[in-house]
Amino acid sequence: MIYGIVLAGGNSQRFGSDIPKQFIDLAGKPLVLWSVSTFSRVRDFRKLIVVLPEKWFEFGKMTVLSYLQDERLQFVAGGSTRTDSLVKALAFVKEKYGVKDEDIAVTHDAARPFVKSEHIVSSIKMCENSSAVTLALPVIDTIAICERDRIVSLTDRKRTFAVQTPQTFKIKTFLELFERLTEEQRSALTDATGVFVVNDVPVSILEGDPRNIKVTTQLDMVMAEAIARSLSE
Ligand SMILES: C[C@](O)(CO)[C@H](O)COP(=O)(O)O
Repeated sequence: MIYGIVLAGGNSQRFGSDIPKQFIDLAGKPLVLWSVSTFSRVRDFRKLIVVLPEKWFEFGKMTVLSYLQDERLQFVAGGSTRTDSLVKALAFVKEKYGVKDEDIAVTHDAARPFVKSEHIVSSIKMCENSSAVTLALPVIDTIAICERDRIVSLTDRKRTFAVQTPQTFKIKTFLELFERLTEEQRSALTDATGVFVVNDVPVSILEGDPRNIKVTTQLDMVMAEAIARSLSE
């Protein structure tokens, strides 16, 4: 079985709005609806789980349901971090449907509105022969590792990638590997692939898309509006 999980549980601290950014309008519909609608076009999913902030749970649920009718939709209240929210969604799947070795989750940031259904489908295909798959793009800037405002080293740009979502993986493997992590390792995670990397389990890369931006700041929303306009031209 394949489950789609859209992570919309953040509280938009870096965006700095009263209402979480996933509910703010982007070119005619709330930001969260862009990715949830794309996931909804993929028929491979048994269920489509949207993780919402606990404080905005009813509002978020009504927002999604007022734009989209899909009998596969399920809603889960998120935790205080991205990792907590992801683990809560996977625990929900395990408890409600059970998890077999081959079951797959396709996880995605609601903050990335321009995910393509082709990427979702390709990542599912790749994951049949891999424990985990992520979209990623080679970086175009030079990336520095810094300590106390000083550069201590530079990464090898030819081997440095910017990681995007969807991130697709075998649910059972993720949960087993997550169990092995220390609290410190868990709190350092910023994405799902970290669970595999820390445990030395290879993660396959699927070439990402420069338009698959993450709306984190107000400026990103301006860029997202421009991308949305270019897509409708
Ligand atoms: C998963 C991610 O999109 C990969 O680049 C990113 O780490 C998410 O970060 P956020 O802090 O949850 O926006």
